[in-house]
Amino acid sequence: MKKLQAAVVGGGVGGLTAAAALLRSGVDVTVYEQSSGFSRVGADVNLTPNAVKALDGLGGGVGDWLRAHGGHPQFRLSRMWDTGEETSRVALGDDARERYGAPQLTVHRGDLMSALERELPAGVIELGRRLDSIEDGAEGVRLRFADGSDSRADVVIGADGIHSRVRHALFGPDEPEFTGIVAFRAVIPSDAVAGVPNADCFTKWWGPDPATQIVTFPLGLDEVFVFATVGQTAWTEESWTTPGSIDELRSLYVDFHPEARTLLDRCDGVLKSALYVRPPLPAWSGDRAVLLGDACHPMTPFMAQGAGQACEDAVVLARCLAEFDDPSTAFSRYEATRKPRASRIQASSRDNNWLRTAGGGDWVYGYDAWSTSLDASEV
Ligand SMILES: Cc1cc2nc3c(=O)[nH]c(=O)nc-3n(C[C@H](O)[C@H](O)[C@H](O)COP(=O)(O)OP(=O)(O)OC[C@H]3O[C@@H](n4cnc5c(N)ncnc54)[C@H](O)[C@@H]3O)c2cc1C
Repeated sequence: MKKLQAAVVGGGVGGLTAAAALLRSGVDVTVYEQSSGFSRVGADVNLTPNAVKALDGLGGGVGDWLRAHGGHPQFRLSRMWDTGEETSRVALGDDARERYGAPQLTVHRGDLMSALERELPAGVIELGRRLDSIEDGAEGVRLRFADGSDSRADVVIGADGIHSRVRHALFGPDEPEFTGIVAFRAVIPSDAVAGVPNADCFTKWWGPDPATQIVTFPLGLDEVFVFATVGQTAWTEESWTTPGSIDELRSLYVDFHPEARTLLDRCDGVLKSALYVRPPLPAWSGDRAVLLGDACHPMTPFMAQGAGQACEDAVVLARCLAEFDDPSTAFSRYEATRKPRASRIQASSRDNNWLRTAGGGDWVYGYDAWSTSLDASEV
């Protein structure tokens, strides 16, 4: 039987995971990525056990690589911004491994991308291919690119992020909404934080209002990641690479507990980006095209689950395409499997901080829901 030919649009975490999973399922894959190359931009990925299990499901070397090179935070701490009071402490490390069947790991996004790229044979990723539109025809789907070129596939997988062209083709134009919140991101060499209390933990400092918080955790083996958010409507630029001001970062959190400020003091550079979201989509697919990751459920970083959800989507979608000959049946099964969980986490990423400061308690859905396992029976 002729192999199914899938075009994956977008070579981010979700697209590369999908490509690796589809190849294992016997699908022919080409990834079309708009950038001309991958670079190690200053950003984190926190992989909760469910995401680690999804990546283990690729069966290649990614799981082993993650365990050897990822950061292993020992505890997840919630602390109050002013008093420093610890409002919760959850053991990660061996406890998470025993409880959920996989550890929680933290890696630099660029390093995870490189590990995923190593899973793919040469030629699978085509760089510099920016999708413009897709058209359904008798011979499958025709993909048209911004440079005037085109190609064909049996199915199109839109892993092209929050500004997805595939989503646009399926459901018409709509624009992401600015949350009114900006995020600062900094990566500090571990040597520079030697002796700082809890630098080896995943620590969330709840701020005085829903938008304001600081999160810190070890990133891989040699770095510590600092992620700080604040309400700010004047800055609307969305970027992984635009520098922010270190003085602004320090001044915004000047009233935070000294232990939180210590890490800010050790940063010598910072990136700044506005955070955008979209409301939930009622459907994620058409007859021959389907969405995954941020293309269908972009979320705020407050649950640290966006990349993890993209990995889960990718693995489940590949299993469904392997199981059902008819792509639209596979897409329906994929949606039925993934939508309840991804939608709940998307909603939670929006509400979590708001409910916390409105007196809703610590972490609205708690760690169990945060780390629900990716069960094979879900497919
Ligand atoms: C500040 C911040 C911190 C975060 N921290 C975490 C975290 O700790 N843990 C976590 O799980 N998630 C986190 N997230 C969320 C996470 O980054 C996203 O959910 C995740 O990147 C989504 O992956 P994706 O593959 O769906 O999309 P993306 O990573 O956005 O990848 C989309 C890809 O598609 C390409 N593309 C776009 N348009 C086209 C086109 N027309 N043609 C071809 N290619 C195209 C892009 O160049 C890109 O490579 C964070 C997000 C932010 C903003």
